[in-house]
Amino acid sequence: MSQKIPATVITGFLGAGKTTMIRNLLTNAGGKRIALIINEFGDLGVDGDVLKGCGAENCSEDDIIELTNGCICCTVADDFIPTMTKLLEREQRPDHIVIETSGLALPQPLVAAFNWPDIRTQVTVDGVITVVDSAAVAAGRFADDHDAVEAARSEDESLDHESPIEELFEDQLTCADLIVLNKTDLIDVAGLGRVRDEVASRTQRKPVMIEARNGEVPAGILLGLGIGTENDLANRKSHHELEHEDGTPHDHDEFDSFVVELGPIVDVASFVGRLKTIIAAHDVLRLKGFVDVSGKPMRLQLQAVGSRIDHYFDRAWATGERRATRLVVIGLHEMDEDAVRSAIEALA
Ligand SMILES: Nc1nc2c(ncn2[C@@H]2O[C@H](COP(=O)(O)OP(=O)(O)OP(=O)(O)O)[C@@H](O)[C@H]2O)c(=O)[nH]1
Repeated sequence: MSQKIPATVITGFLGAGKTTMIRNLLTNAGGKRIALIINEFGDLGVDGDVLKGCGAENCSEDDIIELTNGCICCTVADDFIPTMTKLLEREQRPDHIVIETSGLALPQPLVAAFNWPDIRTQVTVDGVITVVDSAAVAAGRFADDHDAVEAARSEDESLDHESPIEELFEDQLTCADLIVLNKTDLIDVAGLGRVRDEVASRTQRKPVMIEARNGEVPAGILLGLGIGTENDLANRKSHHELEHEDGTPHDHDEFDSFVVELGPIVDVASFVGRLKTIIAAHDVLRLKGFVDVSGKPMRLQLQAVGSRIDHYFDRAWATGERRATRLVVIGLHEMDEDAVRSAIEALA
């Protein structure tokens, strides 16, 4: 058997900049032939669309595989393993495999899948890279609901959880071989120092931390870590694994997502402004998708992380393509879906 193919797992909370970093990686990976497995929370396939659109020669559309049946950590046996097996049966095998997890995925069960007999002999985890939204950390987004959690706990003593966001953030850090503190353009040097300290305090392990803006990290740093992470899972247990040593499966019941479809938008600035208000009023964690702007031949891509919204025309609507405004909304389970849906629908 030839050498094992290295696989890099890229994880990080919703909107941290995983897709942006991978897009950048594909354009500077030299001659390496990369296969990409991407998984996102929500039914719109935005990440796949963005990455397929980047036209990198070393990663054709065929090399980009989307896993859409839920978070990759929950569908390992039914989805991930068969996908890997098929990929490894290809005549032209990739030099490197990159896996983007959904922003809500636990990396641990995914890494454990690399110990499955059929996979273990052929692939090894080169490293787990966790992307962090430094601005979100600085704003306290991973630590801000202590009071609410304590209140819930005092009402129900059986609650053994920290806030689900905080717990997931820590699980993703604890599994990391390399942490990328991204979005450094949005905070100052002192703020970045505090973010480093906060991130370091969230894991017992001491992974290397580097800084980045727009996910711009040389491929030589991201690929070739050579860790073999699947052999070191005992040191990276998630909160769930520590609390349920009996193997009770985890779930993502704390989070919900839905797609809203609406008609064409006439005034983008006003649309974005009102969307910001809705996001803030309902604590929407992530919103992304495409907008049909009246009279424009181009499609508008819209990306909201908390109430920060980026938007730009990414490509022309194709001939025969149905023009529509479609947005995926992700929030905590208690988010009022009907209220958010009708508020957004009223914007068209
Ligand atoms: N200002 C700033 N924005 C960034 C940076 N990196 C990414 N973004 C923006 O953040 C938004 C989310 O980036 P993505 O790359 O889609 O994040 P993601 O982690 O793939 O998101 P999910 O797959 O939904 O979890 C986009 O609007 C990006 O343009 C950065 O370094 N600085």
